[in-house]
Order: sequence, then structure tokens, then C-alpha cells
Amino acid sequence: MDPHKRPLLQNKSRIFENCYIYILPVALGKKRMSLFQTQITNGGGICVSKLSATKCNVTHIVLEDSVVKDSERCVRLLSSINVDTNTAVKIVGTQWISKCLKECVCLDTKEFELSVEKITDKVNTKSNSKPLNEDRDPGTVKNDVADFATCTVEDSPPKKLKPAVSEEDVCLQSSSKPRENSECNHLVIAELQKLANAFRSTGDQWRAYGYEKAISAIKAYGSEITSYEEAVSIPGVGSKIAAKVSEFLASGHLRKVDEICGSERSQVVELFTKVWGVGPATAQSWFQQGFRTLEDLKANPNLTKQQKIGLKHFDDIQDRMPRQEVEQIAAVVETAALSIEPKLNVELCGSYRRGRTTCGDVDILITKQDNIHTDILPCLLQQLKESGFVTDDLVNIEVSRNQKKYLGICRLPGENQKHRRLDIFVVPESEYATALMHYTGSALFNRSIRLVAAHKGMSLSEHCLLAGVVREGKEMLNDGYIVPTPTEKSIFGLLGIEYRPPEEREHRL
Ligand SMILES: Nc1ccn([C@H]2C[C@H](O)[C@@H](COP(=O)(O)OP(=O)(O)OP(=O)(O)O)O2)c(=O)n1
Ligand SMILES: [Mn+2]
Repeated sequence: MDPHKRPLLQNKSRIFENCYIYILPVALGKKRMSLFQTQITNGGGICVSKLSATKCNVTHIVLEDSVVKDSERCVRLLSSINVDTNTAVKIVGTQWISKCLKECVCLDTKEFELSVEKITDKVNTKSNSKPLNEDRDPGTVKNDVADFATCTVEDSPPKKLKPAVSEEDVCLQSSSKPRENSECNHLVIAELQKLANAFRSTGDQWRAYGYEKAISAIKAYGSEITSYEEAVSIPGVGSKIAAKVSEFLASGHLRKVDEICGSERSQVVELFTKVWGVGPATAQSWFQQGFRTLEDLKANPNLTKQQKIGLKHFDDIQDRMPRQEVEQIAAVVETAALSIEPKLNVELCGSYRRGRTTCGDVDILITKQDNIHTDILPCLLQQLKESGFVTDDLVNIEVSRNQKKYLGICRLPGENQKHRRLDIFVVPESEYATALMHYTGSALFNRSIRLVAAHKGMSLSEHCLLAGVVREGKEMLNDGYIVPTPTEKSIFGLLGIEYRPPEEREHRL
């Protein structure tokens, strides 16, 4: 499925309307449980947390897929909750929810259902042909239901469970081994990242984007992925990448990584594209010409000015800096800017504003009030170069409509300081919020929020938010009109989505 065409959660219709769903927490981790609950609620359904109190309303009981497949275990678990076989309650696997979400409809449960007759038969056989729960002391049944069915994932496991629930089930409820969980996801992510990098360096941006989106989604998901179904249920992970996750879970290995990343060519091309100013085509042609190492490249007479700078500071630029250093660099720029014009607003954006502990560069947004007519950026750069702080220009001042942008390299004064990438953006007051949002990112978040805007007949850029935009395919039939956006919150409001603080913009919407 085209990832751009996948409906966003916010746009999902009320697919679970009239569904009263109880999810059995067994074998579901906290994160997964809450993900399902959120998705059901967003889809207009009701999550029933206490089966005992509302059982007459429950339309669906959802069990983890592995549990549904193990009928013996189902018998044990269901006999400990008060399942009334005479009601039309459907007992389904979690895959039902995943598929409904994926296809945006409330699918028929047949394919995912556990037949109640089948269970009743089994239970009856086990309990000497007596109907479910009939041979049990009503008090015991009540306690089972209270102990088990009211146990939400936040609760600690019931202290004393009746024999109907095994020790194993109790352990699974608390989603054990969180350290191993994240380790396993990290390993999968590392393999997928290799593929993303390889695709990017060969110029296959579309595929690289697909992998990066999936990586971001897996990071956001958090709990251990244990199956293909679970992987594919994560919004942002398509069937092909879910199959890779599943291959890795089964073998600890991805054949595609060997195939794509194993060759000398791919390793060299990937290294070359890390040099600032080098794209996939250039990197490939250098490989073709026989260059293999960064040392080799220094002897290449065809390097551009930017590539020479990128090569000279390669190690420093690759290194991510701590937040404190970002603050020190920003302070130097702010002091210089305010010495030129005290009314300027200087703000840090990029990964720093999103709260990342390390940053690849320093992104500084300077907002200039309409009554300031000084051409700030050239004056600022002159000052920063005279003091020796800015050491190299990568791109001289670029003008885009009302905004100006500078990309370069700087270094803090003092011993052992590294060269760092510095970006400065100067924007007018009217474009402040859209620019702040754009340069805060992340790039993935920006893409997804722009997509939301497009779905609503709007267009969002670093310059402005346009409404009344009419598109036919990629063509703009009507450019629309600018809607004032004084703050970031106003942008979220106009797009009809809940405000997200910068720390929550690491992943797509
Ligand atoms: N292709 C891109 C590149 C950038 N940006 C926006 C979002 C980024 O967050 C912001 C700054 O770009 P950076 O490359 O500096 O990225 P970050 O600051 O997010 O990360 P890093 O720590 O690597 O600098 O610009 C974008 O929307 N699309
Ligand atoms: Mn940055």
C-alpha cells in the first residue's frame, strides 16, 4: 500500500462504533494494550475495563493472537471469566483489531473468531459435561471475575489467582523482561537502518523514507515485537517491512542486508554520501572512477568547495554534540545578533528543541519585526567571521521569498573544540510560527503534518499555512489564501489536531 495513502489514525472513521470491547490483558504488554485501547477509542468504540460490571454490554472479547490459537489455554482463561455462552459476544484475536484498523472498516469477525461452542464443548468435557461455571461455587466465580477481569494492565497481578489461571499466565500479564524487549527491537532497528542508509545513498529516497518511517514507528511503539502480525499492526510499518522484522525474529539476520549492504560498492558509496555536499550520483561516479577511501578523495581534483570543506571536517561533522555545546554556540550567535539589533527574537530549534540529548548541528531561528530594516544576516556573519567563530561557509546566504538562510561551520573559542555545523534562518514575524514548526521538525513529523494539511484542502510550508487549496493530483488548481498563524498552537488548531509539544514530534503524527 502506498504509505502516503494510508489513512491517519485521526482520520479513521468510527469503525468500532457500537462495539463494546473487552481486551484480556494476558500476554499483552502495557504499551500494546494501551495502543489497542487508544485505537479502539479513536475508532468510536468503547473499551470495557471491568467485564464483571458490564458483561451484558460486551460485544467483543479480544485475546492475544497466540492465546486464541492455543485452545487449551483459552479454555483455562475463559473459564476464569464469566463468559455467558448465550450472548452474542465474539471472542476474537488481536489480529481482528489490526486488520480493521488497516482496512478502516469493522470487519466480520468470522475469520478471527474462536467459536464459543468449541470452547463450551471443551470446557464441558473437562468439567464433566456441566455448562461453563455451573459446577463452581458462585462465590468462587465471582472472585475469579473480580480478580481477573478487573485486572487492567496497570494493576499488579492479582496476589492469589484461582487454579484456573496458571502461573505462566500471571507472568505474562506483567509483560516481563522490558530490557530484553527493547534490546530486541534495537537489533531489528539497527538492521532496518542499514537498509535505509543503503537506499538513501543509492538515491532511492522513496524506499529510504519507507524504512525510516517504519523505524520511527517501531521506536515509538516501544514494547517487544514478537510476531509479523504485531509488526504489521503498527501504523507506519507495511507488510514488506513487517516481513523483514519477522525474518529477523526467526533468524537474527536479514538476507536483504547482506545483499544490499555487503558489497564493497555499497559500503564505499554510503561513506561518500556522508561527506557534506555529496549526493548519491556523485558518490557512485567516484566509486566508478576508482575512489575507495576518504584519503583517496582528497586527491580528487573535481571536488566542489563545499565537498572540500565537508571532507576537511568529516570526523567533527559526523560527531553529534551535547546539548550544552548547542547552547554555548547559540549564545555566541544570539549575543552577536542582539548587538546588531536588540529587538530580534533568537530561538533554538531542530533536534535541540525536541529535547534530544545530542544534536547533529545547531539550528537557529531569528525572527525580525517588520519595523526593522537592517539586513541582519550579512552583518551577523561578518561579525561572527571576524571573531573567528564561523570558519567556513557551506552555502552562502540563500533567499527564499521573505526568509534568509545560512549554512556553515563554526567553532567555539578554546582548546580542543570541534568544528560544528551551524544553520541560521532569518524570518519575518508573520512567518514565525510556521518557520519555528518547520525547523523544529522532525523531518518525519513535518511530512506527516503537511499530509494532514493536504487532506484538509490546505498547504503547510515554512512560510505559511494556506487554506482553500484545490489540487488535482500534484497540480495546484487553486493556490488558496494565507491564514494567519501567530503561534504553533494556532497551526495545530487550524488543522484540527491536538497540540503536540516539540518533545513529541520525533515521529510522524
Ligand atoms: N529533509 C528535511 C530536512 C530538514 N527538515 C526540517 C526538520 C528538521 O528537524 C529541521 C532541522 O534539520 P536538521 O537536518 O538539522 O535535523 P534535526 O535538527 O532534526 O536533527 P540533527 O540532530 O541531526 O540536526 O529542518 C525537514 O523538514 N526536511
Ligand atoms: Mn539540526
